[in-house]
Amino acid sequence: MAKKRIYEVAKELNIDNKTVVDKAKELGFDVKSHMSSLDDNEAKKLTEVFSKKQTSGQSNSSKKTKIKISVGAIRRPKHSDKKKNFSNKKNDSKKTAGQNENRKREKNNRPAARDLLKELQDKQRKDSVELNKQTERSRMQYENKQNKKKNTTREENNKASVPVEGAEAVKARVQASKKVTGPKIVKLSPARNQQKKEKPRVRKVTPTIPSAPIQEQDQKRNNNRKKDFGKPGRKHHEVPEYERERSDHSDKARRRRNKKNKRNNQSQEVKKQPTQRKERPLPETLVYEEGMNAQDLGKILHREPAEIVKKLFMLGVMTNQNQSLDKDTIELLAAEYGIEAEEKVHEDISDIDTLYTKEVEASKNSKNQVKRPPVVTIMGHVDHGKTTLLDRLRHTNVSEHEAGGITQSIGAYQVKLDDRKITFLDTPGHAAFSNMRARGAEITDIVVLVVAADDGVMPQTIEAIDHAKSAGVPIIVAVNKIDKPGANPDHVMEELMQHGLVPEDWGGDTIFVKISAKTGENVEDLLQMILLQADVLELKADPDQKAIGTVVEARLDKGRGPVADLLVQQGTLKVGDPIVIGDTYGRVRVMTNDKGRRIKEAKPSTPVEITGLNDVPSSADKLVVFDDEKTARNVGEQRAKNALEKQRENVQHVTLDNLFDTMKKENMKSVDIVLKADVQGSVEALQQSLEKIDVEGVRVNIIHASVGAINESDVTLAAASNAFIIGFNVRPTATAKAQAESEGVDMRLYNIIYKAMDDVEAAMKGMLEPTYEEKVTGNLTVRETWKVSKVGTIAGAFVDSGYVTRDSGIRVIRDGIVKYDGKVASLKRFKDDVKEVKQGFDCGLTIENFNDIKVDDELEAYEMQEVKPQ
Ligand SMILES: Nc1nc2c(ncn2[C@@H]2O[C@H](COP(=O)(O)OP(=O)(O)OP(=O)(O)O)[C@@H](O)[C@H]2O)c(=O)[nH]1
Repeated sequence: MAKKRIYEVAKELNIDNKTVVDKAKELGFDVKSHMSSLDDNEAKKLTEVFSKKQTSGQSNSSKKTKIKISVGAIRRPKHSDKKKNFSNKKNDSKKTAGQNENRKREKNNRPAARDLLKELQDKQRKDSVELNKQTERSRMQYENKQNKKKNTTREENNKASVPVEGAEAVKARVQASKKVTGPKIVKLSPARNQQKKEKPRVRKVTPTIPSAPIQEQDQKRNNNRKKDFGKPGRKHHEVPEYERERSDHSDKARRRRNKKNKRNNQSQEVKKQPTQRKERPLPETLVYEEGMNAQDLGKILHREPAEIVKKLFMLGVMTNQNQSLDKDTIELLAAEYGIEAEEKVHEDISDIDTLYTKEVEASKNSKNQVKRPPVVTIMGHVDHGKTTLLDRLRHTNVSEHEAGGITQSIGAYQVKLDDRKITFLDTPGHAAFSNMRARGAEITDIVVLVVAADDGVMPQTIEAIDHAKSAGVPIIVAVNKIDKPGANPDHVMEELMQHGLVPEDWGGDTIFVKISAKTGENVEDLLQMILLQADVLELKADPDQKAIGTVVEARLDKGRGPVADLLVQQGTLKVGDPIVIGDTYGRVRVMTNDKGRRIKEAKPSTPVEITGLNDVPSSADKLVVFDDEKTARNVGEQRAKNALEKQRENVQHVTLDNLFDTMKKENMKSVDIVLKADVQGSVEALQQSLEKIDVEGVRVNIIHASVGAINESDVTLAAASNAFIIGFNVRPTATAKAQAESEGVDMRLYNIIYKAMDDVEAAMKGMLEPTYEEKVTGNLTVRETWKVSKVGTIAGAFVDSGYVTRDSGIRVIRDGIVKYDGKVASLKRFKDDVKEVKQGFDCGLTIENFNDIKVDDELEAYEMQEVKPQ
């Protein structure tokens, strides 16, 4: 059966393709476009329909043609031109004589054309509405897919997109990108759109990922399309299906939406954040430091600094965000917000005493407390048997129980009785006990007072009682030497009663044990009594907390360096712990117990010997463990520095004023002087003159003499040698001056040799009575000089510090050497004579009888002030 294409039928009937296609569809034929084929019957039927219409004078097709013409005829802005072009283009190839005739007819029949135009417009509007609905549906569908895909990684998308698009698509895009140089926006007219719809594009899906569901592939494709849409080099066929169905204006709307969506996606993260800052609640207490500004306070209060500034403004405090605020203002602000204010207390980590106390307090409140061995000190009068008792305990009880253990002399040791330990401090006597106490080390829990039964209570026995009592440490009396024939323990007990130590047997609360340190009789009873007393005292410690301890003894060992004997008091000290002891620091390198055995950790009340410190600590120094070595080092160094400063403060250096007294007090054989002068000649002359001075056998000893300004090394030398400095026609450098002041080194400056000699001699004789003292009032720098005849050289100088007056003495210093010492002749500001010029101002001055002033010379203004003799 012969088949005809629709466009052939349309050509035969001289009607446009669309009209024929529409009619064919109307008649129920299975057609899609002008290329669709019709069988004979269908073609015949279609021809008949149009023939009928044509014969009746007014065919639909001609109507349509007329409409098209009429669109061009009715000149409407914008659309009219497009439509005209569109119609012209469309009909260019089909212009026939018949059409021209129709056009002429149309001209004569305008009202009918207008009606048809209206009809067409209505239809188009309907189409457009329908199209918009369709577009919206597609968009929704697309966006849903997009949302689902959001979680898949870009990498996956890229991977997926390559096989889906296939090599052909990529190639096409590359070619297109070569052709198109700028962004190409594809506009589809409804008619062309329709055509596209009729001819669905066949896309090859590369079967490389058969496992991927078609839907998923589509979605990935869409993702990539959306990304690339509108970019240069994209071809029309890459436009997604739903987008191709859009009309002109919906296309524009879509682009706008796309653009907006893109923007939205980009700023999604930002937009998710609330645009309005949520006001966080105020803290309960404003913990502040003096000198904080509005910005600092804003951070603490969770408020904008501007708000703080505003609040302060309302309170009458004019400030900006960076201005430091005082304590009162900050507290006022806190009150305004209705919260408490609390000044932050700076914790000085170098204050290890506080850290130590903190740990002691922590252990008291700890739930992990366990029983700890008591720490015992043995006291008593000379020769009453303290050492003998300590030896007896150490050797009898220790070496017997600890087989092979050689008891070390580490300042303390432990003895065991019934599996319980007792720690004995190895330094007997109340002097050591009180010395430790005086330094804040209260490590003794129980005092054993040894009283010889054959000697009774002696002065040091009483002293020991007083020391123990003032420390609040319980006393156990060991009445010793009971083995001796003349021993009378009861007499001792009677005597002790007079000092408040009443035996339990006699109704008191003091434990008395009659022993013989020499024979060892009842020594075990003494130990049992100590343990009993310890139970009464409920001695406990927390082995889990940071270790603290106290140095019992310390020394420098040739091979091992600084060695410290410690008593661990709380916590557990471990090998490797970063520690600070007194002003020293380090890490526990080797830890040895009282038996000389290396141990890895030491529990409370354990005496140990440690190495690993940077210096030798002192006895009674406290041990604190830090978290890291760096902090321990910082703390240790800071403490050593502080200690040195303190030591310097306490050192009374020799000065001319105290020379006589010091000589007498310290029985000095020579007076040490550091000598500095302007030239070698002066140095030698002064040195010889000073060394000739001899006051009652005490001579001057010049420990250092040289040319030049007095520098820091001169001051250091003088400080270390307890000497004072004499400067002749020289000045100290600024740092040397500051150092001398801080270290208390006396520095005397002269410009006459005899004056220097007189002063030193008078000081040595104790006759130095300074009546005047020079006081430097200001320092100036010469910036310019002018030579004026009759006046001389005028110095244009700037007052760097202090002030200069018309009556000041003035010294010209060049390269640290005094060039001239005289008086100010005239002092001016601009052209006016002035009495005084202060720091920060320029002045013009002349010096009496001195004209050799040069630029960069330093001028020292001074006054002579009377000093009352002390
Ligand atoms: N018979 C006897 N003699 C003892 C006893 N205890 C100590 N002695 C002797 O007393 C003397 C002095 O003993 P030390 O232990 O040195 O006395 P101390 O209290 O340590 O003396 P200082 O170290 O000087 O304070 C020594 O000769 C001992 O042998 C004892 O229980 N019985």
